Amino acid sequence: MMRRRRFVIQARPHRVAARHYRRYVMLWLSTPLGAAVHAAFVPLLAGLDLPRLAAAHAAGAAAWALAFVANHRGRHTLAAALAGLDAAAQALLADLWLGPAAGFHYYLWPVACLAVLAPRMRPRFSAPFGLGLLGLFTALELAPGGPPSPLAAPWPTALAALNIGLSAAGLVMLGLVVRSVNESQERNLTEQATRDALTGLYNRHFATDFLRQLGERNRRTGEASTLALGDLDHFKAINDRHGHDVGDDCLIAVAERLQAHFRASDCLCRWGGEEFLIVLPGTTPAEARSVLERFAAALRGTPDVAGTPIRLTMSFGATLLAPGEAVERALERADRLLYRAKALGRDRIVGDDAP
Ligand SMILES: Nc1nc2c(ncn2[C@@H]2O[C@H](COP(=O)(O)OP(=O)(O)OP(=O)(O)O)[C@@H](O)[C@H]2O)c(=O)[nH]1
Repeated sequence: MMRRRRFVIQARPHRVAARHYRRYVMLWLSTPLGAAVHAAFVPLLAGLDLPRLAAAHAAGAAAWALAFVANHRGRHTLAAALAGLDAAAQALLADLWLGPAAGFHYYLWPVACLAVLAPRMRPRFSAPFGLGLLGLFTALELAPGGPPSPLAAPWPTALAALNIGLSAAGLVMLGLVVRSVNESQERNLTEQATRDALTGLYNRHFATDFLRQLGERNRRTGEASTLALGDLDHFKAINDRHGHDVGDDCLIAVAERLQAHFRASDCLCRWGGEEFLIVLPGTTPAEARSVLERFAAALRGTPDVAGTPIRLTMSFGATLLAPGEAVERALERADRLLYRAKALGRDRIVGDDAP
């Protein structure tokens, strides 16, 4: 099966706290863009014989480049302040020197949004700040007259089109980044709530929910499924001999092998401690047994765990979850069968057909 690659915006550097990730990503994307836009304006404005404005944009490119570095070093507030102040100052300077007809004040829109979304400011400060910038925009937009433009037609209109287009693109980009970061944070939270932190397998909470839904589906479709409860053999002795960290490596190794042997549609769960629950929907115990045997043989044949020579074996109790049967009853039966597998000498699979 082809796995769809997920676009990762930007990995979080170690200096950036997890709770500042959204702020970091927004600045990581917007600061180089801002620097590039400023840099592109320098030759354009110089060519239009506007050396003061060209110099202001060169300084602006440097300010946004500095903001990029500050952001990367975890100084998000400084980065946002540098970028925001520069954009507001440039908009005012350009409007002052070229008149509002050139549309530089449109950059106040993305800056206002960045101020509301990104900086560490509390909403009670950032909201009036953002609204203030938009008030400034409105004043510049509606101001009668303004200084006469030194540019001949059609340059003011062409510049206004460029500035409005770039400001709109900035707004859309901000929206997309916020949405994408929110979705990725939501995914992470869901993963954390459903996965076991050590092994990455599903946790008991998720498996219980999965079983409840499977039980309801089986009742409707008449389909049978198999539950297998597995337990590492003599795990206490492994912990005692090699230490708890090696014990943890063993649990991770079991999880990796489980994931390699079972289908993506099977539910692989760390049920607790060194106990694992495998749920195989639409699979009979006979079919499940052959996969479990292949898995158990692979585990038994592994000579070492993370470089420590350890032979791992597991005992299993495997039972049918019949259509309409209460999941709790099937779980109790799997537990009894597992107990029997341990009593019979471990490293084996005991199913419903056991004498
Ligand atoms: N390293 C590590 N050990 C754990 C973890 N959870 C449970 N254990 C250990 O697993 C061991 C389980 O011991 P027992 O229940 O006696 O089982 P066992 O030694 O595997 O014996 P049998 O199941 O009868 O073969 C205990 O020593 C627990 O401390 C964990 O997350 N990491």
